[in-house]
Amino acid sequence: MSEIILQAENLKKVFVSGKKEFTAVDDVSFELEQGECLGIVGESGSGKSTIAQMITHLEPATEGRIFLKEQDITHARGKALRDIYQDIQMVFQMPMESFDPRCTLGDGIGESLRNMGISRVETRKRVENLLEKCGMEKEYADRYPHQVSGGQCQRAAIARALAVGPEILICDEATSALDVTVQKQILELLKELKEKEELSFLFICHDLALVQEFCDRVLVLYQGKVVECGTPDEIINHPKMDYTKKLVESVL
Ligand SMILES: Nc1ncnc2c1ncn2[C@@H]1O[C@H](COP(=O)(O)OP(=O)(O)OP(=O)(O)O)[C@@H](O)[C@H]1O
Repeated sequence: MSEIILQAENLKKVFVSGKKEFTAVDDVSFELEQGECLGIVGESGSGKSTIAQMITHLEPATEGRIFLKEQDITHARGKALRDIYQDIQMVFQMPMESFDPRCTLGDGIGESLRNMGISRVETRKRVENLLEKCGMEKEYADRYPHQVSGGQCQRAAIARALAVGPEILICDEATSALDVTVQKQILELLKELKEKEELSFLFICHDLALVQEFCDRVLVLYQGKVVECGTPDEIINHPKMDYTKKLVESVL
């Protein structure tokens, strides 16, 4: 068995607004093995993005613990948190929105490298390599986000995520805003990176066909809880729970 790279233990998220409380994630536990791709599926509002946000500390967990390579990172701050971002990076649904429209893609991709004190010349070299790794010509470094297609912008967003050499990529509906052909191309790129860069993935996606193609295991969420976990074949072709059956019927 491979090493466990990421572990969530009894994660819970309660959002409080005034006197109202809403439990978005309830007692969610999972393990991600090195080199594995774990899919997270469930209807809209089931808590998928909130899990990703807790893992990446964009939202604090109300309860539970998160371990990165056996280290408890649940309450990491400051330098410890910056170190986590060397290991875990995210790719979001709307690539255009995640780049500053006033900066070139090259500036965006190289930002974290510059922040690490890497020289302008070396950063440029690495940015060009990253773009090429993600299937784009190096000249795209000088383009602005509005000067590229959605698919190219998502490739640039993946290049930016890879800049710090992460071990885990969390893709939150990373292909959902793209048309079907481009979705396939991005999925091919992610597959290639999984092999070549030995990346592990949390793959949040409502498209079960893509999940089936890319993931090794799948968690099914319903109202913040894990209702089923198995291989894509088990989940899609032999679902045990009624909710999973309905989910599969509704999207396939
Ligand atoms: N900051 C917040 N404050 C209050 N409620 C929130 C907040 N963020 C998310 N929620 C609620 O938590 C629930 C889970 O949201 P989440 O975005 O995790 O779902 P999801 O499964 O990713 O949905 P989708 O597929 O539509 O993106 C939703 O009911 C949402 O309205």
